[in-house]
Amino acid sequence: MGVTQNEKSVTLNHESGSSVEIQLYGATVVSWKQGGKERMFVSSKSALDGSKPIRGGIPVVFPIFGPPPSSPPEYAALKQHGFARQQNWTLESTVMDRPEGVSVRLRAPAPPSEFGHNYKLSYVVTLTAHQLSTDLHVVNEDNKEFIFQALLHNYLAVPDVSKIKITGLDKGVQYRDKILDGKIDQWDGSTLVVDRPIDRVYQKVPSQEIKVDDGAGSGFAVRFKGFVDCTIWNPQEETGSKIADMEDKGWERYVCIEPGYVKDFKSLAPGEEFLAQQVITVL
Ligand SMILES: O=P(O)(O)OC[C@H]1O[C@H](O)[C@H](O)[C@@H](O)[C@@H]1O
Repeated sequence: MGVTQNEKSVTLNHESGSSVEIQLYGATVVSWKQGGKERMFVSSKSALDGSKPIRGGIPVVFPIFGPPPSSPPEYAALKQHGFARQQNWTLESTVMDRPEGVSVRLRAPAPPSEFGHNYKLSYVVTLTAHQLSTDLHVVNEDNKEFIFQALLHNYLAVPDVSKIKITGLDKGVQYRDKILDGKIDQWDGSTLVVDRPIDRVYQKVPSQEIKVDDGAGSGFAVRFKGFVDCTIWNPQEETGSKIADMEDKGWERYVCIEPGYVKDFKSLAPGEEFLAQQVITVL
């Protein structure tokens, strides 16, 4: 049991044998071991020296998702997925260290001054025997409105992505298909399989729980609250082989199930708070 820290990362160990490692760079979860297995995919080609976002684990996407919008100007100037995944976070406190769970709170540094907004961003990571929960907490500390998008970019490890089955996407939910130039379509409620490159934002998903059957007797349930949308991404060879820091055939060994607030921007009045949570359970 317990929490240990070195200059680059924080590790949580639970008495069940499960553990989680969080790099302070981006507050990126880079390992979750449960039941003797690694449950997160991290590309062996990923930079882990703070020079580039980590290709795998759970990057924290904030304050924008995807390419920058055309306005307002301070958002238009941002890089894809915003800057939180490239900031050096700090361990603020151990929230709990008990048989019920081990939990820490991390805090993002102040935003770049040219961004021109003042907020507090913290992240609570909690480990239990079968679950990993991560909560994002935003407080607008400015005297003006603050808008943002946020998403937890889970790279869930699976033995063979061509065998997985994804359920929980309700019939009638609208989704934006980025592979088809952002075409909006309506989901038919069926089981989703990865038989082609998939990059879709399912919008306002009522079930708030996506399940992945890994086709090998295990899988995940990703439950979320506060987050309303869910992106599902797997590039397959077509796009995956063009990603410089993706290991060869890496796309066969993960699926990204990404709860987020990304269709719209969330708006916070001065002093207002936003809390969004995900709980990933190994099935
Ligand atoms: O390469 P990155 O900036 O980490 O983005 C990786 C992926 O993130 C999300 O899943 C997006 O929907 C994809 O369009 C994007 O390719």
